Amino acid sequence: MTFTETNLSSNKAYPRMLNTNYLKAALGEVICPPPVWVMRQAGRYLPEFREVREKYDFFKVCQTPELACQITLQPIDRYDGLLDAAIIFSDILVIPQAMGMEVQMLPSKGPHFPCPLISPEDLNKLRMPVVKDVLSYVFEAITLTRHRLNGRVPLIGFSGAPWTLMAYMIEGGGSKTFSKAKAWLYRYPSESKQLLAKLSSVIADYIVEQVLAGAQAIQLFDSWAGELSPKLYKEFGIPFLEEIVTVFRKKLIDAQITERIPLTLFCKGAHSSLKDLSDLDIDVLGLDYTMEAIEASKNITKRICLQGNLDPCALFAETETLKELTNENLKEFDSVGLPHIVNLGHGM
Ligand SMILES: Cc1c2[nH]c(c1CCC(=O)O)Cc1[nH]c(c(CCC(=O)O)c1C)Cc1[nH]c(c(CCC(=O)O)c1C)Cc1[nH]c(c(CCC(=O)O)c1C)C2
Repeated sequence: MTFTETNLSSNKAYPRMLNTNYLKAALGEVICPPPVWVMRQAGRYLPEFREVREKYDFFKVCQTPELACQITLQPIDRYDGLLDAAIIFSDILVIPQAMGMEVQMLPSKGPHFPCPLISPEDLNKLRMPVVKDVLSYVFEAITLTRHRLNGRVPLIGFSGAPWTLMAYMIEGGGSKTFSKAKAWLYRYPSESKQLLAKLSSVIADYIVEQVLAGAQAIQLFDSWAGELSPKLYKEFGIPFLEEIVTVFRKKLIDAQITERIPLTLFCKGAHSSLKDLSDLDIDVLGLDYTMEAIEASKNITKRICLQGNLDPCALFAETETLKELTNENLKEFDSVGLPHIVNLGHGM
């Protein structure tokens, strides 16, 4: 389905969209200059973010719609007119929390699960939440933010992908090797699939509810895709992404959402899987900073939008160098001829 102004503004309850460049590119139009947003654009590099975080715990912010909305708007206000999309402030780890796991955000250490999953018996402790109720704070934050954006830019919702969430739930936090989570895939393949299937079902409901709450696009983050061999990712990554995408599309139709909601997959390090990922019913493929647009375009099987992929560490370069690197990046994507959304190749 082609994108028109009318189908986006058909929901009379929300302000009229003033900038639809992100949505147009995501749905297949080459936009010149291409739209821009930045993964982790609301985060610690912003003094106004750190000010809020001094007063409140990380998950308290996620759980308070007024604060989550305020932080989502910070980069949009600061870089007025320069960003073409907002992403709702939250975290991928709200899903393990919703399934009953405790998650803390430790200062300068990152996420920590006091009781990670150790053996398959621990799966019995996980609950299948009524997503609409348990994660209602996210949906409220989305609706509030959609109104407060006042049509300036579209609002992106997001979720972690099943493998990446499974990795955190077993490792108990960040990891260099992911050896505990990968050990599950080799030792307990069928229980691993049970866990991945449970996660997929919760994630599908979660992203549908985000759209019903006002999110205009969705991105799935599979940040640790590249930790798996291509064979493991084919078995434990892609089928669950496929399941999520299929259920997402079906549930939106059932909910009478007739406009195409752009879906982005950002599967960091999944070089060998770009073909399989592009086969899914998605609109945008996020490229990380180790991928090349030209190479990626040779692998994909249909015309989709590419997003990315400047190295976040390039931001440490002198301004002139950064300008050159950005121009090179734009030229490379331009030469491919596919729609492009400018972004970093991982979070800021
Ligand atoms: C700003 C922030 C977030 N999460 C964390 C922080 C820093 C925490 C702080 O203030 O102390 C902790 C926070 N949460 C997580 C981490 C990574 C931990 C690790 O090293 O494994 C940290 C430091 C887990 C997480 N969380 C997220 C991912 C996927 C993207 C990626 O790969 O970077 C991952 C892996 C997604 C995420 N996380 C966040 C967003 C919000 C919006 C935006 O992008 O502006 C998003 C989309 C917000």
